[in-house]
Amino acid sequence: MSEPRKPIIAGNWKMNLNHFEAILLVQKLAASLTEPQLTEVETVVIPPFTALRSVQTAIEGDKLALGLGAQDVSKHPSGAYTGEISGGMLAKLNVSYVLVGHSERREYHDEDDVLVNGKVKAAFAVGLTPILCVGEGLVTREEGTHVAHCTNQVQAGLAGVKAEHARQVVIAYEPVWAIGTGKTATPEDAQEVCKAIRVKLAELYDGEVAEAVRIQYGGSVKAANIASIMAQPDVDGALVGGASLEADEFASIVRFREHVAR
Ligand SMILES: O=C(CO)COP(=O)(O)O
Repeated sequence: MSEPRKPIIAGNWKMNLNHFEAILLVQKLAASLTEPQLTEVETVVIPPFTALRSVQTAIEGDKLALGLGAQDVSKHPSGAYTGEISGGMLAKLNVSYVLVGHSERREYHDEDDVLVNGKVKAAFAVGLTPILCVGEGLVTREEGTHVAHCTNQVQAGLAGVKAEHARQVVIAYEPVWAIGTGKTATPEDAQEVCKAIRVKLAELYDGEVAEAVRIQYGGSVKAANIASIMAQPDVDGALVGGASLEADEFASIVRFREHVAR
């Protein structure tokens, strides 16, 4: 029997909060959650680069059971790449996770599957865990090709990644039409794609890798809908945008086990 997958709830703060505001949010969040709540469900905050150092200091200073993630990583290890941030720099800040291929980077920064794959490899090369983001736009959803679209993105993102690394990856399924729109995919929609991703992982690697990988849902997650999303067998967590900027709301999402699924 494989180990049960530990739920992982991550707050992607996107381009919000300066480093002072970031510390305040982390302190409020820590005050709203007990240590067992924070460890039972792996809880990760993903601030902008400029707040990483302050948030890391707050987490370590107060010994908070919070994980730290970054929103992007360069595919290059170091050198003359103005504006880029390397995986090594992030690892030195005790960052554990890095978002790769978020739909906002694919859409507004022209990131394609080849670049996303380079970033996944750059993350693993320095011991960071990539959160590989996949998801379809509205047109693809309406055409009914969303499952193949997402599983193809997973395959491309993991091209050339060995099983020992692939089993550690976190995959975030975020339908683009549900991000920041208030439109959440139904729990069944989330399950359909998350399950197909697991089947694809079994094809690409094996059943053991497929069972180990944690798959998150993202897109207008809030306290009111988290329980029914987490009740799906192939959904192991959530990647939360807007609602992660409010300490009480995000804390309530982390405490999803106390909610009744609707
Ligand atoms: O993109 C997201 C998280 O990465 C989802 O954002 P919202 O929760 O604001 O819809």
